Amino acid sequence: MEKERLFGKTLDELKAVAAQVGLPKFAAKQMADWLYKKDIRSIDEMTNLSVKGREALKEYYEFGLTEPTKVQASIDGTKKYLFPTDHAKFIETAMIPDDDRKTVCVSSQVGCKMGCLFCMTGKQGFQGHLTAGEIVNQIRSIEENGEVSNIVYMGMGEPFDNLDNVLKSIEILTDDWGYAMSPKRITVSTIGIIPGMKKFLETSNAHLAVSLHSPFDEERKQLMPIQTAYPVQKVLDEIKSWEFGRQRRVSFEYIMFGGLNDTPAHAKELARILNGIKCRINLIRFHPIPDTPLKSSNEETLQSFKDLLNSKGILTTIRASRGQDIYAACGLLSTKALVKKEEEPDY
Ligand SMILES: C[S@@+](CC[C@H](N)C(=O)[O-])C[C@H]1O[C@@H](n2cnc3c(N)ncnc32)[C@H](O)[C@@H]1O
Ligand code: SF4
Repeated sequence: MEKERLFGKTLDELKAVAAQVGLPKFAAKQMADWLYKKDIRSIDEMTNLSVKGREALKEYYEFGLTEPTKVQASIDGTKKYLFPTDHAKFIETAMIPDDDRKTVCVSSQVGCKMGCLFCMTGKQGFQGHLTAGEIVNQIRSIEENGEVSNIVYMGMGEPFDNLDNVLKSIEILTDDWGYAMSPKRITVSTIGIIPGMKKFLETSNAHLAVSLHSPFDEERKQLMPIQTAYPVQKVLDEIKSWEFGRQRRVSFEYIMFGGLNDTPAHAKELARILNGIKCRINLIRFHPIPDTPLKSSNEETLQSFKDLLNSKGILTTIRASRGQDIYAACGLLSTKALVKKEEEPDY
């Protein structure tokens, strides 16, 4: 019988585990401490549980951590970790050091079904959701565990297409019984799946980032098929009904495609549709992927686009491209080659 993993369970779920194996109720909190606050990797090391209790636990459960099988390092210090997931699939995680910060960019799915034209993960197609444990393991099982200052859900996958597991992972990272991290150190990036975004805003205090890429309906539709189901205007209407500011931030990601979405008219329309939202815009250089006519804007255009938005009162920055030499930069994570051929979907 395949054993279930304890790592990735919430306190409530651990209470049910304790009841199932005949451990006292308070053992749930003890298990949470061992899982999320201490540096052990086996049930045998949970020494404040009775020996009998540990044996009962081991009948059905394993601790549940997964080691990375490959680590690559970029010349700029960024690292990329490869983790196996269930059913012979793989995900990638990036760790980006910056002065005194260490930001981990976690994946939420194996591949992605959203089909954005410019994204390597999108090209891979969808192979599966990650569990909460598999998401948190990307922080716990890297060499920098314990030194991570920020977490961004900007790796493989669309977080709000795997909402329950993503929310559960945030609960484990932020609750007192878990990692007890401030939600201000966590940012979730979405293409704007409105129902998921709404639930996220209701249940967590982590920051929100929305991938915008064009203020014009038809153009955005060409780049991001999701625009048909959830037009950006509706996404913004929802965002306007929430309070953002210092406590909780909303930012918009905007990839600059040369000769496509980088004109002054785009900047002016962006400023118009974002009017009234306390936000920041992050301009991203396009990281080229195979077989695409898309190209990145030149540095001059990036600067003038940024200046125009700033002059219109929208705080705009240009995101540094990190880890490009090891394909760890935004949108380049993909494990297509590692997924068994027969499991690949048609696309
Ligand atoms: C890979 S996505 C994951 C999170 C979520 N699915 C989203 O799209 O916001 C993270 C960010 O990378 C951006 N991205 C995707 N492909 C890119 C590429 N080739 N170059 C630069 N950024 C890219 C996305 O637009 C998004 O802002
Ligand atoms: S940009 Fe985000 S939503 Fe679009 S395909 Fe890539 S991972 Fe999926």
